[in-house]
Amino acid sequence: MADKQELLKVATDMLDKAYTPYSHFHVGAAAVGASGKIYGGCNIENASYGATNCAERTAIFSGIAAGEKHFTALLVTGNTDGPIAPCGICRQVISEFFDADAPIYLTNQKGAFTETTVEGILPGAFVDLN
Ligand SMILES: O=c1ccn([C@H]2C[C@H](O)[C@@H](CO)O2)c(=O)[nH]1
Ligand SMILES: [Zn+2]
Repeated sequence: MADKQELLKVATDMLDKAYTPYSHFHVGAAAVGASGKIYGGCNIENASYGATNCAERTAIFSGIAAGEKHFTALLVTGNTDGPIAPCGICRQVISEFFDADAPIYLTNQKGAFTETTVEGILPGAFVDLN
């Protein structure tokens, strides 16, 4: 299992890669695949704002594209006052690929470091019934 400080470093390094000409708000994420590999992600904005991809989804989708089917931990960071709060779309995507009790670390660049779970960030998440 990847060490939390290593996840924070991967996510923090992603802050420089964020493409944010509209919000200028950089976000970084690190997702640990079932293989143990760590996937970094940054937010990628678009002139059509709704097409923006958040850092969390970039990390998760990079892992899926690399062959992961599942993830065991996620860390998110940004230049927020308190721990960063993932958006609703990301909470739903996270619930698709992590177990309900998987650790989700919400951090910032000033030392805030909170640990929650998928169930904590999206209680009663919708799951496909098929
Ligand atoms: O947890 C979050 C919150 C926001 N953003 C991005 C989306 C957009 O690019 C910018 C402002 O919302 O921050 C993320 O990537 N992750
Ligand atoms: Zn999001």
